[in-house]
Amino acid sequence: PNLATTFLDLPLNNPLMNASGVWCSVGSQLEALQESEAGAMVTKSCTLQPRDGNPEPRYRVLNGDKPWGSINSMGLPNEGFAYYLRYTERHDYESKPLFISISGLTLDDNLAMIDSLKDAVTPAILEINLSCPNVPGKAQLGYDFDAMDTLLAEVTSGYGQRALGVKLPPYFDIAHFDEAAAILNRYPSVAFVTCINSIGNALAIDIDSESVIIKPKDGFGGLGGDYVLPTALANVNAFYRRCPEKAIIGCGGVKSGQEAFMHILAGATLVQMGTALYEEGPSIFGRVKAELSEIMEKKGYSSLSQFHGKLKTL
Ligand SMILES: C=Cc1c(C(=O)O)[nH]c(=O)[nH]c1=O
Repeated sequence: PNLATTFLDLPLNNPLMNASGVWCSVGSQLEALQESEAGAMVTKSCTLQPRDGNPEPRYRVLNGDKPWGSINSMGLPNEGFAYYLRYTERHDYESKPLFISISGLTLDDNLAMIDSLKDAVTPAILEINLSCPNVPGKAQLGYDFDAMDTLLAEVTSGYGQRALGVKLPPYFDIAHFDEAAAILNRYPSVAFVTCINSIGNALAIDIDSESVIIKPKDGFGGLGGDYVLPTALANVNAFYRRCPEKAIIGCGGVKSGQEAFMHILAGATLVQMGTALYEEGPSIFGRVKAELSEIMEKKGYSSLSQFHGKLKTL
């Protein structure tokens, strides 16, 4: 089977990449992703200035009985926009496409970063994060439809109608899928949608210590891993059905070829891994590639296009 695909007319060896925020904050991690078998990669969402983020412990893997996953309240720690812009200048674009994720604390910060990016004329693809759940005092843009609309109007014109994408939070109501998609469809230069970010503000409890397990926000944090797979698949398919002109990047609950196959069947062109990558490291890309290839072999598929978006209903 051939795992090759294209995204915004760029060729990829395979559809797998990291989720923004995981294994992509500093140079050594970015170089490891560059060397890995990932088909593409994305940088940690950045703010205009560097940030330390929230106090630790701020990430924990939840590996009690099934299901398995993670909770995080990192608080947007990052090296600052200039650091990641410099990385876009030294990335090897022959080996794999690079996405740069921005998550400005204000609209002006987002516009300032976008202006620099536009002037840099870099091949890096912009993914705007509308869904960070862990910055105290900052509501998620993805859950404020008016603010999201205003941001997209400013950002798409600021970026000169160049192709860009958005990272969305999970939605849980059909009316919200409808409303969010209607806004996105008004911006043709929003060429892709990445669904989903972590399920925000979950609470993990340790019964021995009778305590929460992460320090920030009284233990409230974004959920990842097995817990979020059905919600991730629903959001991928909901936006795939509603945004026929846009590509969907699937993120959430992928830890093997099985879930990667499900995301592609649901409509994802590329598939991101967060929690599983955090726990296993960049060797995961070779493993999941092989597993996806084996599933395709068994089903008689020789290319991704033969099952991409072909989820059946009853
Ligand atoms: C960019 C901040 C995010 C963070 C964070 O830095 O806390 N965690 C997430 O699960 N998703 C985010 O989008």
